[in-house]
Amino acid sequence: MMSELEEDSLKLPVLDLTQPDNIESSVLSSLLKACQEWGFFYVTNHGIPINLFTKIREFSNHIFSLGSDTKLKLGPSSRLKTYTPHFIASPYFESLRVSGPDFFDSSKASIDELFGQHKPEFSEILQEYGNHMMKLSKRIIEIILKSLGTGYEKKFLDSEFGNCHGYMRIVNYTPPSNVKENQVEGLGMHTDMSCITIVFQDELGGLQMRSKDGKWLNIHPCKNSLVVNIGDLMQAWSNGRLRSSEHRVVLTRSQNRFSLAFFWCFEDEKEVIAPNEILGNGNPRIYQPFVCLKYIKFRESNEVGNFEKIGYTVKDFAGLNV
Ligand SMILES: O=C(O)CCC(=O)C(=O)O
Ligand SMILES: [Fe+2]
Repeated sequence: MMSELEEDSLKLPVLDLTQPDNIESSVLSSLLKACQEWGFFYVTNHGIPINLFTKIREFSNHIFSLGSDTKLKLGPSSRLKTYTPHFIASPYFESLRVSGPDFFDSSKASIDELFGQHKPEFSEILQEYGNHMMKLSKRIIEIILKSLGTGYEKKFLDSEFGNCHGYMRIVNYTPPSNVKENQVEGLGMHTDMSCITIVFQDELGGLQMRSKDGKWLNIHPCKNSLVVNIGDLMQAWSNGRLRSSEHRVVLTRSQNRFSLAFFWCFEDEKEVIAPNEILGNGNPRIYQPFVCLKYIKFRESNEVGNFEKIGYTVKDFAGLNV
């Protein structure tokens, strides 16, 4: 079953995972269309317990309300480097990164450093969320592969995506108090370095994607649904058939905004190259094959490219002029 949410000209499909093994072909084709045109869609009945979001949000309030000296123990010049302070991505953005596959250990290291003591209840929640996200990412990629061609999920899911890993970013946006008169960017325009990204945004909304003709369109919060977007790695792997869209976050109210983004990525050493079947007969390659880590380094080597003004995407890195 697939419904569509309409907004100006933006019609994003909602992928219902009630029966993930039995997806109708009309659903696959509207999903594929959305991935080609917008690079965004929603997923619902994804099986993630709602109370996990609530608990992670509590955790987020807890850590981000700590003093900045404490948070900077995890900052860019610390050993762990899991905290991104204000003024890197934007003046209103700060985040904490938790990496898989051992989300428990990764979060424990940060929490121990912040609080000087164990808080296993938080690490357990983050581990549970990470496990859910790893499974969900794989299911979604399986369905996207199916939409690209009959049997492609059998052919490519394990062989190409079998070693994917994931990490999450817990984000706290704190807009200035005059935001109402003057809408501000909480996170500037960028594309994601992932295969796919799965985002929970709170009820305030503010996520926007850029259409092919350059218009900013709202990705509304949609109850019980998560937002999925195609990242640069998938755009390159599909030879541009799937779109990694530019997006950003705008803050329109003087309220904190919470989001939780999960990035599912190829392993560092993977060579990203579109298989011949994906390329299709007679189509030129529009990306040079590249090693995943080299692209990540390219983005990270540039403070701006990391959070990414446009001009620092996979097109600039590996695009071929054809
Ligand atoms: O905060 C959001 O809603 C999206 C964040 C995002 O695009 C990102 O972290 O890459
Ligand atoms: Fe993003």
